[in-house]
Amino acid sequence: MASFFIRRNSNVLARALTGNYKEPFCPHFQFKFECFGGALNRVHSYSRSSGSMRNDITDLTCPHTWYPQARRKRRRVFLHVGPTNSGKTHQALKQLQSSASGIYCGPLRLLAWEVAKRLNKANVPCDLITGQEREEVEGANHKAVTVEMADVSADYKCAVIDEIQMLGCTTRGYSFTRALLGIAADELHLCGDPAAVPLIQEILDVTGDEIEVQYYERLSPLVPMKFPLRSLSDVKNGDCIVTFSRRDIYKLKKRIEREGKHLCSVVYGSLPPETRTRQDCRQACSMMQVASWMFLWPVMPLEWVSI
Ligand SMILES: Nc1ncnc2c1ncn2[C@@H]1O[C@H](COP(=O)(O)OP(=O)(O)OP(=O)(O)O)[C@@H](O)[C@H]1O
Repeated sequence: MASFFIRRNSNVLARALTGNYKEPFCPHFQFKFECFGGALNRVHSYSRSSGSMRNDITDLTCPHTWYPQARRKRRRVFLHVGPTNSGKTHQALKQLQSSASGIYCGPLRLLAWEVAKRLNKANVPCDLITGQEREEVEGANHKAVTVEMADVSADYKCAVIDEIQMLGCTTRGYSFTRALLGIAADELHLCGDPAAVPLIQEILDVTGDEIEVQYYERLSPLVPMKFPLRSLSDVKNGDCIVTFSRRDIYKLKKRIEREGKHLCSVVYGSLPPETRTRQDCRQACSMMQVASWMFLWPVMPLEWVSI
């Protein structure tokens, strides 16, 4: 957007920057430029004005210094890495559960919802905070949140950031970086893909936190079938079928149920968490969109089926 604006107005901008912007000049642009210039001046003078203000807030090169509360701690960071379904999050959640206070940050509402449910069930009162809902539990010192909702002004004994490799995500990576740099916790558990280790180590070199990497192995094998499934009548109890669209999910469900041997559960991205967990996963067969297949292993230990 900014580059488009600058490209479209480069001549005008050049004149404006050299102070020669009085004549043929679009009033709309002039107004914007003056506002922008005014704002910059205000920010700059603000950043230079106060003796107590140590950071220049126009300097974006040292984001770790934006979180003094986290920097005052020497955090113990545990990096749990391994393939999916290897128990990384399970291990981190055990630490969270046994801590006096804590926060779980995940990329999805369903994950936050599952963690809140797990902690509350274990008599550890836990709030659920996502972009859509805020469920506060009396006496809670724990929070399960979607990563954008992480509170970096509070102090925690333990924090978990799940799917930390999403630091590299072009649209949501900033929230993971903010949580990684900003959460003020004595113990910080990061769960994710081993590919993220070098980047995280580099970031944490700057913050001066203590880091320990723990590698995990897959708990149950993921084995593709040697032969394609020839007919839907060969679908067995406990199988899971992954499709590419919601329409296909319902089409296949209908076809399988028409055979009369099985009932199907249905899971896909936009189903609310409550509805997803209400789906009876012990039924013959479950289906979900590829976009949501990451939920396959945590919730359903099913045999893999390819068509
Ligand atoms: N030691 C364990 N005892 C009992 N259940 C476990 C144990 N470790 C993992 N599980 C269960 O196995 C499932 C997968 O574990 P978990 O979610 O921790 O894996 P993960 O490696 O974090 O996977 P992902 O990368 O997909 O998030 C969960 O249902 C979890 O409760």
